[in-house]
Amino acid sequence: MKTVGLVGARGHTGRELIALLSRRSGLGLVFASSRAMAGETVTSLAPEAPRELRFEALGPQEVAGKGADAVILALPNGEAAPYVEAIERTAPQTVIVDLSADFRFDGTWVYGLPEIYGRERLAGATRIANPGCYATAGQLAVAPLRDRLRGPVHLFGVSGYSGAGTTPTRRNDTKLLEDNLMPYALAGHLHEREMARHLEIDVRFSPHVAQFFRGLLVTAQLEFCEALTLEAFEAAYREAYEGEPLIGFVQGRPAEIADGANANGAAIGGWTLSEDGRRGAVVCALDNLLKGAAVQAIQNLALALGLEEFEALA
Ligand SMILES: NC(=O)C1=CN([C@@H]2O[C@H](COP(=O)(O)OP(=O)(O)OC[C@H]3O[C@@H](n4cnc5c(N)ncnc54)[C@H](OP(=O)(O)O)[C@@H]3O)[C@@H](O)[C@H]2O)C=CC1
Ligand SMILES: CC(=O)N[C@@H](CCC(=O)OP(=O)(O)O)C(=O)O
Repeated sequence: MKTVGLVGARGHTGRELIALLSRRSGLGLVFASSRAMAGETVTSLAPEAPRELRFEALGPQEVAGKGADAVILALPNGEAAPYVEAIERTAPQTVIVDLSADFRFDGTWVYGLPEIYGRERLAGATRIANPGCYATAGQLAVAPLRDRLRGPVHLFGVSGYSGAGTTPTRRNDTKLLEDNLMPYALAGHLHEREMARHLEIDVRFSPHVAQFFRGLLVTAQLEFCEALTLEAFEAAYREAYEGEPLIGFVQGRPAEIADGANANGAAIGGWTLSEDGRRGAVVCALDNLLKGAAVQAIQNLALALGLEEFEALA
């Protein structure tokens, strides 16, 4: 049994991680940090949690001192560094999976999107940066054709408001979101930069948030160097993701929010071509809290620790 600590456990992704960890035979949650819920039983938030566990308000040094085999950081962006530094000092062999964006642009960390960037670098890794939710969907929607593209790819994204976390903002204000669709960060969104860096292509990303809680989709508009047939367009995805248990295909229509929400994997579909075959569109839907965050973190952790990647996921 490998021991796992969870920092930021009260959050939307933390809640999902507790449930996923409870279904893993080789991983045991041994501490869960939350300032707001310190002292309360973890089962009060997540019934699947180990019954004896209580939330603790743990600072960086206390987290490092716990000596867990792995620590998952599920903190807001900008908060991870003190925990990483404390672990580097006290227990550098600890596997860290960071769900925030803080280390996704740091080449000394492994960027964990196994279906695209492979599993070799994740085996035995101790520093893993977990991709963002839109970034996961957008990269899954583009990667199979990234060497056949002309010009920037245009990605339109819609996410449920759980994507904005539990800290109140306009983007998770259900009153403002009622009967509404909220565009935001329409140039230079962090995920735009993240996808451009890892796919090594030019990306234009337009995120929106809606009044449903979870799930997201990204519609990709692609221009090709050479015209494609519809068969070739679709075949590129089926070949790229052949044998991937968490990548499913929708036939006869574009993927929709309902195809991804609450699912562990991603759903891809809606391959559409312009008349001349020089432009195409495709949609990827997933759950921002699952394949967009917690499921992917568990995949990455399992690969780092040499455990079965898809136990209780596929
Ligand atoms: N939500 C999503 O769809 C996705 C989120 N992510 C990323 O994952 C991370 C977690 O996301 P999410 O669960 O939504 O975030 P939340 O805001 O829901 O949860 C983060 C938790 O961290 C704790 N926290 C906040 N600030 C601090 C701090 N300064 N020190 C210690 N603890 C703190 C809070 O709990 P308490 O106050 O009780 O300590 C809070 O509940 C973020 O970096 C996010 O960007 C990635 C992919 C998808
Ligand atoms: C609706 C909403 O606010 N969504 C978030 C997605 C956050 C996420 O995926 O996490 P990272 O910031 O760690 O990448 C956003 O667009 O910033």
